[in-house]
Amino acid sequence: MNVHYAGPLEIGGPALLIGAGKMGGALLDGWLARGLEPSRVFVIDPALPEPALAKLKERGVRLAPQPGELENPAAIVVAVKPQLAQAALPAAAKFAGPATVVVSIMAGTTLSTIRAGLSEDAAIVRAMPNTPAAVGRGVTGAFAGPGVDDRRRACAEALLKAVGDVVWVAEEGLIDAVTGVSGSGPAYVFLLVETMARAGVAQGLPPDVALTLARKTVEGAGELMRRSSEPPEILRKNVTSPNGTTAAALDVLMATDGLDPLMGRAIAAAVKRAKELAG
Ligand SMILES: NC(=O)C1=CN([C@@H]2O[C@H](COP(=O)(O)OP(=O)(O)OC[C@H]3O[C@@H](n4cnc5c(N)ncnc54)[C@H](OP(=O)(O)O)[C@@H]3O)[C@@H](O)[C@H]2O)C=CC1
Ligand SMILES: O=C(O)[C@@H]1CCC=N1
Repeated sequence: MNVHYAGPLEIGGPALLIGAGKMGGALLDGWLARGLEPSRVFVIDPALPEPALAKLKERGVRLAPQPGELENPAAIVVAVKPQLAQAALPAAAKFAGPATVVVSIMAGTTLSTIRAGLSEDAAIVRAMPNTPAAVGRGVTGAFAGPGVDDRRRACAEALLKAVGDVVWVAEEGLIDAVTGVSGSGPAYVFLLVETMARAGVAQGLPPDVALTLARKTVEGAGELMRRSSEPPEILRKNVTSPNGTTAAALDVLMATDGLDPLMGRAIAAAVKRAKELAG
């Protein structure tokens, strides 16, 4: 799946971002990079540090809108921590209009919680992006709640596609599984690099050499997978000579107590935590 753009990003009305931290900021960067008109982008984030505020002003983004200044936005993206949803949703409620789609990227926070903070008939998309969005290479899983018509869905999708691919899921509960696999997933990959580097040091490599080898291996394998039409299983088999070194390592990783059950437990823990965050 590749992202194609025929022209500048246009969503048919202004956009309001509530929370311009790591993920909200990455989304905002993607929108501006894709040509969304900065004067039609509003940001609410009360405690942004001065350099970040200055950068937003310099780019022409509008901060802390007052009622009257922003009416019936096409989209409101809520990107605060789940624990701060109750503090942030009143701002979304204040600005949402009849044409608005509210896109929440808050892990765990359910449609029913968001609706309670907005209105019962609010059109809400729950979305779960990931941090490679910062380089336009994210993947987002999204679920469209009741009242999200084709126009609103297209608007949400356009904003999310500005930072990578979008996959829609058919049930709200699956967003927790998306969170466990791809929302949190980049951290597992970075940990893999750290772990490989530590194992390399244990085998006698200097730490900087081990880290370079581990990091470049994951970067290169990711790029190979991206460019190849082969599934990961074939790419793995391409590395594995019969009775060779890779086979010896995979015997450990693919043992009954190897990576499968470990990753299964890790992702199940992430999904469980997402459900706990729902309250
Ligand atoms: N990081 C990730 O990999 C991913 C995160 N998410 C979700 O994205 C959301 C944000 O996460 P992340 O970007 O990491 O967090 P950050 O803390 O980096 O960003 C949240 C931002 O919202 C600001 N904020 C706090 N309260 C309010 C408020 N009432 N109104 C407006 N802005 C407010 C915060 O300010 P301050 O720092 O001053 O509190 C901060 O700048 C979370 O719900 C998370 O579940 C989803 C996918 C991936
Ligand atoms: O760790 C978290 O809760 C968030 C959601 C997915 C990635 N970061």
